[in-house]
Amino acid sequence: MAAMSTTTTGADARDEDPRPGGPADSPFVRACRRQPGPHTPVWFMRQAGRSLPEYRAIRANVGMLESCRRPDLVTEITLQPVRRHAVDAAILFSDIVVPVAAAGVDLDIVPGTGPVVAEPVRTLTDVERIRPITRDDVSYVDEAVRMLVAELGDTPLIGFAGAPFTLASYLVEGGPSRTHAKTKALMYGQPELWHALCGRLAEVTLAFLRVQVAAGVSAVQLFDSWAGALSEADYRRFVLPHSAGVLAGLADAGVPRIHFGVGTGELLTAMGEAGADVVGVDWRTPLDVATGRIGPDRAVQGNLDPCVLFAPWPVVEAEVRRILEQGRAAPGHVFNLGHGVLPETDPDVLTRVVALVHELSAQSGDRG
Ligand SMILES: Cc1c2[nH]c(c1CCC(=O)O)Cc1[nH]c(c(CCC(=O)O)c1C)Cc1[nH]c(c(CCC(=O)O)c1C)Cc1[nH]c(c(C)c1CCC(=O)O)C2
Repeated sequence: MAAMSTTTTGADARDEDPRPGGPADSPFVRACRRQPGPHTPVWFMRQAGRSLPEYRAIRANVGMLESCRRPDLVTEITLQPVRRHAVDAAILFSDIVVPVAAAGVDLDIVPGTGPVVAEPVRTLTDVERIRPITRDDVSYVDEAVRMLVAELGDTPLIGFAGAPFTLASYLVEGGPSRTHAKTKALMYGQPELWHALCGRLAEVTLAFLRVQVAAGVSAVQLFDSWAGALSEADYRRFVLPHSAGVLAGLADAGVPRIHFGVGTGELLTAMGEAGADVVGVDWRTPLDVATGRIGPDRAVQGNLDPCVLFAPWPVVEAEVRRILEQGRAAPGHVFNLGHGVLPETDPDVLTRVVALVHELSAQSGDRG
């Protein structure tokens, strides 16, 4: 089962000859590659986390960053939603700030708040203090991925990282921000410093993703969660080149690349151009409209509003049907939420959604 776990198979081997039924031939990877499959695959952003009582139990006395650095905990937490919901993919339990901390930035993840940075980035000296990382700086992630690939068998594991803009926002603001005002002030006022910062973050992100690919992940997702705060022109000028650099650096990795942000309806064309195989879409843009903007050569992922999971089941069911129907306009569709699972979500509803997506998409036969 763990045949691929320790290999660093090149692009050609993975592209041309996936083991039949193995993770590279799974419904999830096939949909990412715009190939037909037995059903529409489904997983949920933030599926590993606070909506699960078994997660809360394991995290009771362990800090967030510490839990991300313990391969045994990472493995267990990553597997919990796979066991419970029978999703088509696992996503590595980690956080977007893990590689930044490994690069020497003093930060913590504060419960209920998110990442908090001790000394926000203001100068070129601050940027230069963000060290390039190697496998040894994140050996716990390498180990966790290898353990997970062995445990998961035919279920693909998604690796991930934060994109330069979203990481830069935490580093410049010092924590979560609604307006990204300090970030934008630096971007507009000191464009050279901005590009130096994003260039360094792109390097760290690419190195981090390459460690995950070498350890055996079947796909990667680049989260640019807060890119939707930008106009398309500013996105193209200040952000796209850096994200495109990360995605291009993975072109020979042989695994599909997913690129996701929130509130990115106006950016979908540009985000597609950044070079991903799959573009994540939030709930604001119907998938057929999104496909019109992204074009026929990329798959889409999404896009159930996470708040719909609090509605009565018939409403959930109607929304799942609508999204599957609109997803048929795309050359490949991975069912997901439009953003992460909210902590108050009833996990049983997630399990029912997985079963419904599988049942409806297998019946319609359009993917198989
Ligand atoms: C912006 C961002 C972050 N982290 C992440 C993003 C991009 C995705 C998104 O847009 O949601 C990515 C992330 N963070 C986490 C995962 C795990 C894998 C998964 O299940 O998707 C992933 C993919 C664990 C986590 N990351 C965090 C938690 C909660 C910490 C805890 O359990 O105490 C988890 C499970 C903390 C975190 N980390 C971050 C925030 C804003 C927060 C606070 C959120 C909260 O407290 O509800 C930064």
